[in-house]
Amino acid sequence: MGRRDLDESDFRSRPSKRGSRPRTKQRPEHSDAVTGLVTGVDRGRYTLLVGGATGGATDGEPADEKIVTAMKARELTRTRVVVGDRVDVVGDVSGGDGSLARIVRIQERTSTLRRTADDTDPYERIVVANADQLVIVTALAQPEPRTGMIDRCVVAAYDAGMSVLLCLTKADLASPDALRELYEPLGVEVVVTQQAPSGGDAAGGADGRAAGGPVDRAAGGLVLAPGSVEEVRGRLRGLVSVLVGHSGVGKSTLINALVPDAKRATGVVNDVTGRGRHTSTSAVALRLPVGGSEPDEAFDGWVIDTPGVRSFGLAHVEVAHLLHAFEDLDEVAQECPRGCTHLADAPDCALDDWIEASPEDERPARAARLSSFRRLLSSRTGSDA
Ligand SMILES: Nc1nc2c(ncn2[C@@H]2O[C@H](COP(=O)(O)OP(=O)(O)OP(=O)(O)O)[C@@H](O)[C@H]2O)c(=O)[nH]1
Ligand SMILES: [Zn+2]
Repeated sequence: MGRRDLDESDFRSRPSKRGSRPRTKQRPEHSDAVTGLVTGVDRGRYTLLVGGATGGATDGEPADEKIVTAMKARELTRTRVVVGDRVDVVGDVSGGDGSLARIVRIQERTSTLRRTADDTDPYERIVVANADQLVIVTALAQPEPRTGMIDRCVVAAYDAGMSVLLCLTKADLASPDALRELYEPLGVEVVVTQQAPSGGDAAGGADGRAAGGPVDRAAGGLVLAPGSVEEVRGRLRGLVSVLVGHSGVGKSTLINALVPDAKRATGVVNDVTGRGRHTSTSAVALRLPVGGSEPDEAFDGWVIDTPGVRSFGLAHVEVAHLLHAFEDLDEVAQECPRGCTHLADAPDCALDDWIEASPEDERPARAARLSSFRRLLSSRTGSDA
């Protein structure tokens, strides 16, 4: 599994903001194939959206779109198909009761988010395909934030050519300032969410609903401040975003606020066939409704939840490749001795000279960036615990 499934070159480039639609290389024998987007995977059954512009569109649900259940064709037995993949399907693509289509080909991927084998999973895996952005959901308290975990997520995202949004939750309990200082120097965007000021009361109140807005009640009954949810929605607009986070950080609360009607918006659960129901461990793609509108009216992006992903094994990440995500550092590091680790104890690392040579007013920013970068580098080999 893993790397040999695809061309190494195809995840090196940073995808465009809107994501380019890959060309389909159809086999002649499957000239009748249609394109589907994988939104869910469950024990060998794949939930696809087929028809309309599902090949890549993020704006609006086409009228002729269907939810199709499919399995892999025999020639793909050893190939991993993941959420976010665009696939060619043949056979019964009616989406009707009991229908089952066949995936005959995976289209070229614009990005592949991977994890190396670790304690919780013995295989290197592609987690999600074709995503633009990794959203790391971290609570500011309860549970305490763990920078090691965040660092590893950042490395995995940059290695995949994805951008990073750090979503700091529970800002009603603690300040986000310290974490901002650690991650903004890395080019990580930071967004903060919190419980609505009257949240505690609303949850226990007579009807407990967020008044009138698109912000629905979360599973746990907690209402997030609508402004903070809309800020997150703004950062997800037009993009395919993967959300990761440890248990208890408020990821479900956030997703429920962003996608109040997840089932209807995505058809992840096919009520007719009962197929495609996602387990608690596999990723699932949810369409992001445009804020302030009815869920059915318009969509603007995808939110991919990854309930099973609690950590990223990073043994597959190469330093040289990770450096590409930091253009300025990458350029400086060209001057390093051969085999330089670029870590703080590396002899003659050019990155140290870069700090020494910096103008006085730029020095603190450079130093912050370098020390954050070195922290990322060490997280590659460090343990997640
Ligand atoms: N104070 C506060 N509590 C929050 C906030 N967001 C979520 N919570 C609470 O944190 C707890 C965990 O939230 P969940 O949304 O279930 O967390 P999760 O990350 O989905 O965790 P799992 O369901 O275990 O994967 C719940 O009791 C929420 O009510 C917040 O902004 N502020
Ligand atoms: Zn170096």
